[in-house]
Amino acid sequence: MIKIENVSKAFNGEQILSNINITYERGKTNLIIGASGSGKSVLTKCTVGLIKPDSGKVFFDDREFTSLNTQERQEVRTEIGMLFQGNALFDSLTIEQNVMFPLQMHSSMNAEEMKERVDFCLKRVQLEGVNHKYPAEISGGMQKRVALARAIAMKPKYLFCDEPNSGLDPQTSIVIDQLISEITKENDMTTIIVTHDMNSVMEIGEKVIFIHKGKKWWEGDSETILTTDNQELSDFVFASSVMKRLARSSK
Ligand SMILES: Nc1ncnc2c1ncn2[C@@H]1O[C@H](COP(=O)(O)OP(=O)(O)OP(=O)(O)O)[C@@H](O)[C@H]1O
Repeated sequence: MIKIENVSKAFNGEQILSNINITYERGKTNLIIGASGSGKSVLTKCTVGLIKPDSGKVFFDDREFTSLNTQERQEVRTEIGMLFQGNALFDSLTIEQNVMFPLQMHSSMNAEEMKERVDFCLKRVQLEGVNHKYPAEISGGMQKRVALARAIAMKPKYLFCDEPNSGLDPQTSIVIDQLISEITKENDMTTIIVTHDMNSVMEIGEKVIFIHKGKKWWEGDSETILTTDNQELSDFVFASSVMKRLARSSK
């Protein structure tokens, strides 16, 4: 569980986040949605400690991040897996070396244990036989799966995913969403996904947080979002005609 309590942040006198309170639940896919510039990235960076909020607290289970010493913070960081929007794979390393990278940096595993963990993670994301290829030699969807395998290599308690479906076709997006959702449940992780993808909201939106003008504007799930009477959320969600039709059929 990650709890955000009264977090606020301003840049150059402009209020970007105002008094945000959110509980991201363990074993669930928690989705953050909102228009461009609404403050989703700043909120995520405040959560993982990349930006210091002006006020408020962030708890990783019972640990309040800002009250921890350097070593304790480092420990929390090793419990966080990150899936970046552009995958952030190292082009000059093979798939196997990419997934092994966090283990080499942060674990005390020996070579054999690392190899075993890498093979397990690649198998879990349904990628086998690509260990010795380079990122440029596999498709975008496969690269995303490699990035997911790397994100879970250290058995994180918390998984942050930034736009996991950007640049992927709808079918591949569903595969990625389902993998993230299954892995979240299997490992009882607290997973946070920043997304613009309404398909993801409908597929895996167990908890959905709508950020608008730097505030938590609405909270619910994929069911309640379709019948919302919140005007701003409605304008955001039903900007696409497919979503409008889906809403009409669910009323
Ligand atoms: N380091 C910074 N210094 C000054 N302003 C910033 C900084 N980081 C973000 N902002 C501003 O904060 C606001 C919210 O930005 P943020 O990146 O959180 O939006 P977002 O909801 O993630 O948008 P997108 O969906 O396009 O990624 C924007 O107006 C942005 O210019």
